[in-house]
Amino acid sequence: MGKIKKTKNPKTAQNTQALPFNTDRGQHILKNPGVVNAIVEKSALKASDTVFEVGPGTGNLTVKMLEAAKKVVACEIDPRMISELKKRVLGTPSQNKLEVRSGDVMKMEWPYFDVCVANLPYQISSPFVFKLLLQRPLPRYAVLMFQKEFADRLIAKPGDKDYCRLSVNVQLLAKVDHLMKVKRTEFRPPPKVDSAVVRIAPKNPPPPINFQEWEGLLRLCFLRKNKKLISIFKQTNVANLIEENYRKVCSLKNKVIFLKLN
Ligand SMILES: C[S@@+](CC[C@H](N)C(=O)[O-])C[C@H]1O[C@@H](n2cnc3c(N)ncnc32)[C@H](O)[C@@H]1O
Repeated sequence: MGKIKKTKNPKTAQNTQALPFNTDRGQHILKNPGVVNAIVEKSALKASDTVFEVGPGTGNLTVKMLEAAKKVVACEIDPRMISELKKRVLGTPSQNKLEVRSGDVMKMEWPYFDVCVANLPYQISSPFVFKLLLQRPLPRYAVLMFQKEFADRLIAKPGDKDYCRLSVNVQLLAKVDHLMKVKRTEFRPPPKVDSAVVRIAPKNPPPPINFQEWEGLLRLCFLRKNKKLISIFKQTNVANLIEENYRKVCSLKNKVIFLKLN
């Protein structure tokens, strides 16, 4: 884990003073420029990259990414934040590299992008990750800040206490790596929990499965804890479905047969 530098003169925190934040919209703004810099550094952006940022807020991450990338498309739900962000880049060399989209990221059509970087509003974490992984064309990767507990579930391995359907599904479609922890005190206002930054790199090409069918099978598998797959299938009444799904499991045996159900 990289060490986060603390700065006495938190320039990127300036814009966090003025606005009353709406925590129902997950408005917890990063106030430590050391954390902002570490996230941008770990995003390893190329000068040719188009970055999709969700929830730029007052633009703490945005202005740094604009220095590193070809373009940032920033999607923000709160018009007050959009106006702060626009003010912040107005007249700077980055102004023409920023495109702002106003609205709910879960309801809009996404732009083309190479990399997604976001300090996400935590309430959309799970649907956002699946929308990202089912997006075409696939991005190279995403660097995302989540509530720490959610990040723990994303990276959990079989046998870990946090291993769950989310871990299996996301790791089926992507390689997931933990990048850094971020304490709640690094935000204004501080959330109730700590956070973690995770890198999600979609497998490209994606595994050749129908994701909805797969998800149905997985629900079945996680119905009963600490049971072997075969005993779960035997105990279930939908024999035909199970037989069919069991064949699918066998065909994906390296991915699923060693699942520890917990
Ligand atoms: C955790 S703050 C991150 C702010 C800034 N990027 C930072 O790191 O300091 C989340 C931001 O997402 C915005 N937001 C919340 N829900 C959203 C949604 N559904 N679509 C787009 N933006 C959203 C909030 O208004 C807020 O600006």
